Amino acid sequence: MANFLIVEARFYDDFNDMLVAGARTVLEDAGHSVEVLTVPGALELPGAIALAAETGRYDGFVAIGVVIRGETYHFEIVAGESARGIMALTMDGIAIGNGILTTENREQTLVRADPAQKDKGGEAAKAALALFDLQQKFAG
Ligand SMILES: Nc1c(NC[C@H](O)[C@H](O)[C@H](O)CO)[nH]c(=O)[nH]c1=O
Ligand SMILES: CC(=O)[C@@H](O)COP(=O)(O)O
Repeated sequence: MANFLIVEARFYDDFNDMLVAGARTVLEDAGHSVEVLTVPGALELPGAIALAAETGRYDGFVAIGVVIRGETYHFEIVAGESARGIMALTMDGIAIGNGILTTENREQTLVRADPAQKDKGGEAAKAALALFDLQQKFAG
């Protein structure tokens, strides 16, 4: 059994509940333990994951968040920089699945957050498991 940490940017409670549930189901069905850590927004996700990874307590991570376009350029910053930060950590060998939705509106978000529909939280957990499995394969 491995230890996974779901790090969620809790900007939209309703969508986060669905995304976290989808990710948790995948990880627990695979026989792993799951903890959840909450940060304010997606821009805090890479830093929080980096801090948690330094503890050595976790074998993999799932980043969960929802970024919905508003009126300003801030959408591009939040969406792009959170993804860039997570990609940088992944390139450092940390097993992270990216479950940050970047959408135009609530309707698009719901379809992707709902485990009974596109289940992007579960998909992100599957990606984290895939990277974890690669780590095991290459370490052995
Ligand atoms: N607009 C959204 C944000 N914005 C907040 C930032 O992520 C960050 O917390 C703030 O700039 C302080 O550093 N975050 C989301 O997760 N989703 C959004 O739609
Ligand atoms: C993704 C965002 O930053 C967005 O929610 C902020 O909205 P706005 O650009 O209207 O300030």
